[in-house]
Amino acid sequence: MMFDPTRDAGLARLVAYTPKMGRHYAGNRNYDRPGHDDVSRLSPYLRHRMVSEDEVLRACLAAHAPSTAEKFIQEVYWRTYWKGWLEHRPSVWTQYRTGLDQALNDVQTQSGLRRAWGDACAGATGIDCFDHWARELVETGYLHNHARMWFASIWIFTLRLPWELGADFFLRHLLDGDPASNTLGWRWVGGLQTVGKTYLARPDNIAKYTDGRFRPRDLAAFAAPLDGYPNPDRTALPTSSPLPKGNVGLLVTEDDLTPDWITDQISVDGVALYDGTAHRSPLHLGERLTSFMTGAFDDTAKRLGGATRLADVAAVKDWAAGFDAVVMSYPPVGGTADALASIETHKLIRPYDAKAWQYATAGFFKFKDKIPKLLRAYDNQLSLI
Ligand SMILES: Cc1cc2nc3c(=O)[nH]c(=O)nc-3n(C[C@H](O)[C@H](O)[C@H](O)COP(=O)(O)OP(=O)(O)OC[C@H]3O[C@@H](n4cnc5c(N)ncnc54)[C@H](O)[C@@H]3O)c2cc1C
Repeated sequence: MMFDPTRDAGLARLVAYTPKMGRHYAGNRNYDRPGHDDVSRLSPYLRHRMVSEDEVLRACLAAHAPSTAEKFIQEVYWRTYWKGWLEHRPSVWTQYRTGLDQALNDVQTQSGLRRAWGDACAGATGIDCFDHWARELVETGYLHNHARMWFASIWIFTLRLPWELGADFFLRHLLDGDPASNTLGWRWVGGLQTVGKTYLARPDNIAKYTDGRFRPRDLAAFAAPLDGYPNPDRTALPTSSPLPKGNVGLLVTEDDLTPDWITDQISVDGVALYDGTAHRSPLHLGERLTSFMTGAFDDTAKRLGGATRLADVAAVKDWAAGFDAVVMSYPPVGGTADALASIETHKLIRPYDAKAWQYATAGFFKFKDKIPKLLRAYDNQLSLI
């Protein structure tokens, strides 16, 4: 299974999958089947906004009634919800990174942990489904949602490895590796996100949804919630900066590789690309991921008609100094936002995010009630960007 790192490839996948967004998705989305044709596999494109949620929702609603495509639409909004939830509580990302540093220190000093972690990442645990998914992740940069849930559950409750090491393994290899969906997905499995509620991988569930390819034995039979910090109080959401004046540079990062919605509002005097993917992990990233991102940035440069490539944060600072102001798409909570924190920029939030994030205050079910209201913007196919 290959992911061509271009916007055109993402749009082609969107066109090809649109007929399946209704009943087909609802009936088949939980099956982890070779090739993964039953799900959209749009996430690497959505994660980097090579294709936007807005484009996906418009295509979906042009082909299906909202009621028929309800499940698919809800899944698209899960990404939005997780991002909004983390924007309300950015310290959860910082806690994850602190916990990861601690776990990586423990790996250095505890040889048993180091061996178990190495075996899990190499797909050498002896649990056939888990080993299959570990290798699939490294080889393709993708895992089905159900496989991510089973994998995280086995990692935490059967192998009893620190969850932060598993989340980091995902972020080093997933082409869609996302600070919000990943951190909060792992926390959800471990019982930290929805307090007291864990996800237990069950052999009969794995057998059913892998069409009998796997029926693991000796998985943990109980999943006691992990100890952790309580969810922090909400902080204020970020707001969009005003449009800058004067000589303006546009900075593009991997968080938004289609910045046309910014250049539609303001003319810029220079464009630069900064690939902050390496900030996803303190360790080296997998080859599939780095080559996908190199291709995605090449494609972006081509689409923008050329751009300066900036190798590191110092280069971003030097480049920014040549303008009166720098404008960029708001970088959501995560490694790139952390890395660029000391550089003054005008950060514009996509209207799609601004409209939805305000509702990501508590659980998804409360957020879900707002989806019909958010979808009303599409009644006359108005773009939210
Ligand atoms: C432990 C764990 C870690 C995860 N880590 C990531 C991650 O790093 N990056 C990431 O993008 N997703 C992550 N997910 C969510 C989900 O697994 C993927 O978004 C989905 O599998 C992508 O495949 P798809 O595009 O074929 O999805 P489809 O089923 O076709 O869904 C369509 C779109 O809806 C969104 N979506 C679907 N399910 C979810 C979900 N559960 N949470 C958030 N958005 C969803 C995605 O944008 C996806 O492209 C994680 C889930 C778990 C349980």
